Amino acid sequence: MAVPGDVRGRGLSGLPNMNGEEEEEEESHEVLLSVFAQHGQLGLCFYDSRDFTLHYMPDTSDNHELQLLARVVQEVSPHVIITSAKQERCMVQFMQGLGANPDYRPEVVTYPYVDFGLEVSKQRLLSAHFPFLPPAVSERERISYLSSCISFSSPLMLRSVGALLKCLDKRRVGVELEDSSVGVPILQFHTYTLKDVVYVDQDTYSVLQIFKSELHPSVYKLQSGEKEGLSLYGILNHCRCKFGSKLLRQWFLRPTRDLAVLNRRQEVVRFFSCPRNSDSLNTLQSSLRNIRNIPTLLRSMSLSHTKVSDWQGLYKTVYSAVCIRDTVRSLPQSIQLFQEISEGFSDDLYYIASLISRVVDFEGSLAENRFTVKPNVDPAIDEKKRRMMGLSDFLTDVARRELEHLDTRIPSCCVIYIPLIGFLLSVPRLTSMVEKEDFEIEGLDFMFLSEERLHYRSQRTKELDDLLGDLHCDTKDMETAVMTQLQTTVLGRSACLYKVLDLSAELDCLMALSHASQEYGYTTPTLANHHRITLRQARHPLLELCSPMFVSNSFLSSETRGRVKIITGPNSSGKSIYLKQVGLIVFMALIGSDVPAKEAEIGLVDGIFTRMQSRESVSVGLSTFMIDLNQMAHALNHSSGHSLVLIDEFGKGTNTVDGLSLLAASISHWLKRVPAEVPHILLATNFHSLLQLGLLPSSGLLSLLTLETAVDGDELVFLYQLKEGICRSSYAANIATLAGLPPSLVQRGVEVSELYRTGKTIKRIDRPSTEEQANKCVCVVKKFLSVNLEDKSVDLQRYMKEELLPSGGDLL
Ligand SMILES: Nc1ncnc2c1ncn2[C@@H]1O[C@H](COP(=O)(O)OP(=O)(O)OP(=O)(O)O)[C@@H](O)[C@H]1O
Repeated sequence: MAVPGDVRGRGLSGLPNMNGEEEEEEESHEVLLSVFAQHGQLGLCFYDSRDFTLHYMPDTSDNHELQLLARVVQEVSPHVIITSAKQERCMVQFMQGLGANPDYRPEVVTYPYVDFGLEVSKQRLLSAHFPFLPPAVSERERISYLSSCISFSSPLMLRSVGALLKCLDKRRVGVELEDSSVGVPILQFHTYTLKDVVYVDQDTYSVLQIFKSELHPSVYKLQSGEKEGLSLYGILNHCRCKFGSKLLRQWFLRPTRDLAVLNRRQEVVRFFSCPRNSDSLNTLQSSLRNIRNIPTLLRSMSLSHTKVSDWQGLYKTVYSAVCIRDTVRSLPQSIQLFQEISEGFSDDLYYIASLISRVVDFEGSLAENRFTVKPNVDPAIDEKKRRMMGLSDFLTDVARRELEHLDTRIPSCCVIYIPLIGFLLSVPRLTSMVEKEDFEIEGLDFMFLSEERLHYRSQRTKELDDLLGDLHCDTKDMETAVMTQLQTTVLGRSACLYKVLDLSAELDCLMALSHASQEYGYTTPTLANHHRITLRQARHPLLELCSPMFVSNSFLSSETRGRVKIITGPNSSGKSIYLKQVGLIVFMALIGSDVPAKEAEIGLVDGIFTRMQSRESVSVGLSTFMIDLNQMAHALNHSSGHSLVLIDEFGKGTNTVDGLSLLAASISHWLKRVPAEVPHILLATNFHSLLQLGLLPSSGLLSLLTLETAVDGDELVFLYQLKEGICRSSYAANIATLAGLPPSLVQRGVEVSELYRTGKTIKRIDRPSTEEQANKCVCVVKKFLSVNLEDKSVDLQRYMKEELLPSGGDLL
């Protein structure tokens, strides 16, 4: 087995460096990045030979320019980038763009698509060289172990891992001089998040209902698939244009702890949430509606596929962008985004708008379903069009003169123009003209018969062809040339259009957040880089919309107010809702949104870890409890003093004692850390013995909370009010009655529970007690002994059947 120390000692350069050992080590390490993009999603991982670590990023969405990937490449600076030979256009362009940079040229390796296959990749991962695993472990144990190290629910990332492992094996990275039986070691796995991006995994998105997709109920929309159900994204997304919604989704997928970014967003949200600015908000929102998908428009232009509707779309877009700029210029320029729009929406937009309105004849274009040019753009086109317009009078005149030379039996004729064929003389078919030979007329060349009219070319029509040429086609060609020129001009100024796209998407998102803030009565949180979270009168953003009376609660987490909160309370008392509301509020603050609370001060967190929902996993075949453990392991291993950890009912998936012990051990593990390293932890549990048996170490960081309830007669009333303390009873019987269980059943449950608690024997009620059975036996024996067997009149058969046996009941 390769010992990491051995491998590390062998540098690639071989010769000692003047700057010492460390420099040489620094130089010799390699970072290999593998990336796979599909349908707007990106999966990637990289291997760092310096510490033999495989870093992976769970699948996440990226835009058409792969900006996220660009940031990863910038941060990681890989020496090698591995991609699939079959890949999307955006990736090809991205790789070409990398080649154009003279300062950074990584080696790009392409592998066949099959090397990125999901099953192939899983197999490669399972058979990779993990020195920390004993060689004898079974495949099943390997799967269980690896599933706690790397997320099996990110298929694109797993596919990229497959290709990365192939590359590592082929190049024998770090083990070049080892025996060929020694595999490239992987010593640890790390989740990779971009600097300042807050870690939030799929389970958290799902349990907090940040996104919730549902199949569209309408049969007509089955094709288009899903719609957003009741979710945080759903209630905050008041965007007016599609790319605004898209950007908002990206913000949701990449919550940030970059204060500069958050402050920039907050100042715009604060401005538009103010009722006195609602006029500007409405004006801007109606202009935003007209902004079209600029990349698609520009793509059609670059391929010269521009349709009339594209020109209309572009004109509306540019015109609306100019309106947005004018409105924004009247707003305070101290707000960074406003200033950027005022400057970034340059005069190029005005130029493009006026050029389109001067050149494109929208009415004519729609009528002819092609690009037509307005008058006074090109004198040559105007001249040709004039001649086309006067053509009909002129042709009538020619036809009259042609008729004078024709057979007198022909009553009428006309001269017509057919594009590409030219001018033709058209005469009605006479009854005498039956066979093809009958169509011949002296001095005319017969061309064709159509709709009972015969068409000929005459000397005169030939002269017309020479004189007027192919007027129609010429005009069309000239107009197409004008369109090409216009396209080139627009494409030459496309930089300002991309700016419009980016800045108006941001404006759209922020106005959507302001709209939500006003509508739902949110507050702007104070954000800072400290370790405290203070929420006063906080609400759950989704439940408060569905519940007629929502009870707000506060959350104070700091070294002095306790960072580990243990919440006990009867079922349905509101524990999970409280946990989720804290998670959601912190999340909302990290995307720049206002939050549902009276007052909020939030120290930026680096990750939100949850162990709340037991998801089934078919992809790796792990048990539900194993998945719960993985989630807990992830929180324990990766949370820092800046993280938020939400745990609900951990340990209930196994035997009570074992579950309770695991829970107590996990909390103790956290509490053993130095205070600054203890995350903000909120833990809800129904294991009251956790506190009653004193299983936790005493710590100033621990605070015990419960949710208030009141008993009114037999009825349990939930007050949903948080208070300090421990819940003494689960009130399970009251809740069971509330839930509609039969009273006799509940009564029996209470009895058994009481006997168990007081250590008394629990008597069965489904069969008679031993005492009753003994009495019955005595009774049978007595009855039997009382029979006089000598007495001939006794019918023994009848006596046994009718008296003795029934008295024994089910005993005999
Ligand atoms: N603050 C609140 N204000 C109003 N209603 C609330 C509040 N909190 C919870 N509820 C109501 O109580 C219901 C149950 O809450 P929740 O699921 O949080 O209970 P729980 O204590 O976690 O229960 P269990 O232990 O069984 O999981 C919610 O669906 C909601 O309707």
